[in-house]
Amino acid sequence: MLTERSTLAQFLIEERRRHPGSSGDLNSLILDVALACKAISRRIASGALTGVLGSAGATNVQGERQQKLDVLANDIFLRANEWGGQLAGMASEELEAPYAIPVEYPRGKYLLVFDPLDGSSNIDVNVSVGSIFSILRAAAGGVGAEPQDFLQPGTAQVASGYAVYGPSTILVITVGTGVHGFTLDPNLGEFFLTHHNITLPASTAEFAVNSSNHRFWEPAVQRYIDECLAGTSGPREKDFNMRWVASLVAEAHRILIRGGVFLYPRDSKDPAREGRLRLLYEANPIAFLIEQAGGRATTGRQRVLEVQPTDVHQRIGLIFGCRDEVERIERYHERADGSDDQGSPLYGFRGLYRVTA
Ligand SMILES: O=P(O)(O)OC[C@H]1O[C@](O)(COP(=O)(O)O)[C@@H](O)[C@@H]1O
Ligand SMILES: [Mg+2]
Ligand SMILES: [Mg+2]
Repeated sequence: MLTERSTLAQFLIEERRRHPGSSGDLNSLILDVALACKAISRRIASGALTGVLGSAGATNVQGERQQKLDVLANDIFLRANEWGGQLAGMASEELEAPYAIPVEYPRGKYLLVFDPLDGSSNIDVNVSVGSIFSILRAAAGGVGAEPQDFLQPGTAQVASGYAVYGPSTILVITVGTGVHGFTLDPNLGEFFLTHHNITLPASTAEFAVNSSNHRFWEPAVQRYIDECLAGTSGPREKDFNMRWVASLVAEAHRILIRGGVFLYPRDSKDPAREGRLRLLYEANPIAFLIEQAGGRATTGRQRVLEVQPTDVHQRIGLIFGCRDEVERIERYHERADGSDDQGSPLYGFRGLYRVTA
C-alpha cells in the first residue's frame, strides 16, 4: 500500500509485483540513477562554495561550451551506473561515442541514455536545472556500446524520467504505468512519493517558447503563437500566459504539474539541424512522460515517440503538453502555409489580418 511516506524503493517494489517473473534489474537501475541525481543535487546545492560553477573550458560533441557541472554530472552518472550489472552500455549528451561498461563489471540487459545536466545555461544564475534519462533494452547478449544499439524509437523505452534541481529536488519517472514524482528529503537523502499519478489537463492557456526565434519558425508555429499573443482580440478569444525558463526539465515539470504547451520547434536558424533539442535524451524521455500523463508530444508532423533515430545526438523539433493545444498545432502543420480547415480565413497567414509578435 503506497502512501506519501513511501520511498522510491518501496514504490518500485510495488510496481514489480505486477511482473512476478522479473529480475529486479530495472528497479536496481532506477535506484542507481536516483543515487546519481542525489549526488548531483548535492553538488549543485553547494554552488559557488565548492567551486562547481562556471565553464569547464571545453566543448562537447555538439560544439557547445561545457560547464564544469556538465562534466561533473556526466561523471557522476557514469560512476553510479556502470558497476551494477544491469547495463550493456550508456550514451550521454556529453560523450561523442557510447560508453562501454568496463570489463571488470558485469553486463546487463539495459541501455541508459542521459542528459546529465539540462538547462546548463541556468547554472551560474542559480535557476533550476535538471537531469533527464531514458532506459532501453539492449540487443540480446548484452551488447550495447555501438551507436546503432541506441537507435531505437521512443516507443521502445522501458522507463524514463528526470530530476529537477529547483527549490526542492524532485525525481519524476514513468515505467509505463503513469507518471510519479518523488521529492528528495535532504536530511534523510531519500526520495519520497509526493506526486502519485500526475495527469495533464486536456486544455491550457499557457505556452512556453523562445520567441526570439520567431522569424526562423515555420508558418504553422508562427500562426499558433501569433494567435496566442492576439489573446481575446484574436481567433482564440482568450488571453494566454507565457513562460520560458530555458531549461527543458523545469518547463516539462511545470507543464506536468499545472498544464501548458512547450514548443522548441524545427526552425531555419541553422539549416544543418532539424531543431534544438536532442531526440534520444531530451525529446523521447519527456515525450514518454507526457504521453503517460495524458498529454501529447509531436515534431509537428509526427508523434515524437515514433521517430526512427538515425544518430545518437540527433536533434529534432519538439512540441508537447496539453492534448488540445498540441493537436491544434499539428493541424496547423498539415498545410505548408500554416492554415487549416478549422482556422479563420481572415486570420491565417493568408488572411486579411496578419498578427505579428
Ligand atoms: O537557450 P535557448 O535557445 O532558449 O534553449 C533552451 C533549451 O536548451 C536546453 O538548455 C538544452 O539543454 P542542455 O543545457 O542540456 O544543452 C534546454 O533545456 C532548453 O529548453
Ligand atoms: Mg539538455
Ligand atoms: Mg545537458
